[in-house]
Amino acid sequence: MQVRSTLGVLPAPILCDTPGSFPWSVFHERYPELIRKVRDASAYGPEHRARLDQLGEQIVSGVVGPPDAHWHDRDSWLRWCEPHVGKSWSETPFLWAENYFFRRLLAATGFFDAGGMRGVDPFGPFKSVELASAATDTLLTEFNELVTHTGEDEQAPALLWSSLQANHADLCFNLAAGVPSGPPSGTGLLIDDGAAVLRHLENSEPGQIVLVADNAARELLPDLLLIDHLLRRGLATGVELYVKPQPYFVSDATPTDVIAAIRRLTGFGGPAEQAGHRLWEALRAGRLALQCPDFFCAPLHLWEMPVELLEHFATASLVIAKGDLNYRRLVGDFWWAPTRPFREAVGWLTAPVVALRTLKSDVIVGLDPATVDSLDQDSPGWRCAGTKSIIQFGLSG
Ligand SMILES: O=P(O)(O)OC[C@@]1(O)O[C@H](CO)[C@@H](O)[C@@H]1O
Repeated sequence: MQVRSTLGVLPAPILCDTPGSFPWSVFHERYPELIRKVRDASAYGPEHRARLDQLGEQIVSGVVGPPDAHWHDRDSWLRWCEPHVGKSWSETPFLWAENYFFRRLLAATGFFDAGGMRGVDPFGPFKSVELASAATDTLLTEFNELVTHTGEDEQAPALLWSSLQANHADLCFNLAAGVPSGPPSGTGLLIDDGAAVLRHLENSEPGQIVLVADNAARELLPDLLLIDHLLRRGLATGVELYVKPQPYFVSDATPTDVIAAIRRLTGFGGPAEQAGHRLWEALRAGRLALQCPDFFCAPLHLWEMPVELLEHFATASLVIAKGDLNYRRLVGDFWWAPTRPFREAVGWLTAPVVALRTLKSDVIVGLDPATVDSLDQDSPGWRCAGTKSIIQFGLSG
């Protein structure tokens, strides 16, 4: 596949080096605070706590070290770390640094070690609280009301919108930054290609839809309800749900989180319960396939995925990319002009693609110049504040 040629000349990567910038604040404020929360959320012994503290110090004032000798994925990380070892964390590209940070955090908590913390999700306590929360009850009650009072044909726009809004439920953003959780305001939708997405699904032969998931619990539930709708209405012959093979970016969904979310549905009653049972059956029948390739925790852009996976994505009738991090990986974590056409930015992927994203970092493409000017003037920090969102659709590469 000729991916590289479709990308053109890449602009400067977004780095962590400028005090006051968003990436700088992530490494100097958000992640140190996150480490403190993780440290207290589980019963880590002195060794794990010391390692977490050390990581907290390193990211603020230390240099990037190589992967540890015993890591099972050391060879890959040696390759990915090679340009950065010995530099201060601030000098490294933001996307790379965040990925390495989360890999090191798992190492610090003993996630891959033989001891008692093996396989214990350091973010599990936060995800569980959210899944059991009253806010989740409200979300499912709203779903039940939607299904009870709305015809099947009219449910799709609401379910798409709900899946978008749910991207606000990002524990990485909310936990550490102390931002109150809740959907972006109604005026925050900068691009709304929702109708074009649904037209595409209704007017083309149903095929396999790929949904690249983002967060667990309160974001994953609407994603699952959307998937159920697509399958039930025959808008997809099957859905592949891509989640992370290991805990990542605090609340990113893993297979365990998918099962927990479906159980939450089946335990709720009403249409949500029925949807939960259908999803369970779809998993059993293979119409819903759960995928978690290691690539999804690599510090890479989506066009760098293994060629077989890329070829597979190219056959999808629609690729749905959820959330901010997936957007950064989809269009590239670079200082693109915000007016760069979205279709051009995703030209490496020869399948229709829609990004459902609350803006929580600097990258954005596909805006018109007047919108950019007015946002720059009237809404300082709009790219990272979590108050704007997009449904951005590109028909083909
Ligand atoms: O991908 P998501 O869950 O929508 O957002 C992830 C996020 O909160 O983490 C990163 C900063 O740490 C940014 O990509 C973004 O702000």
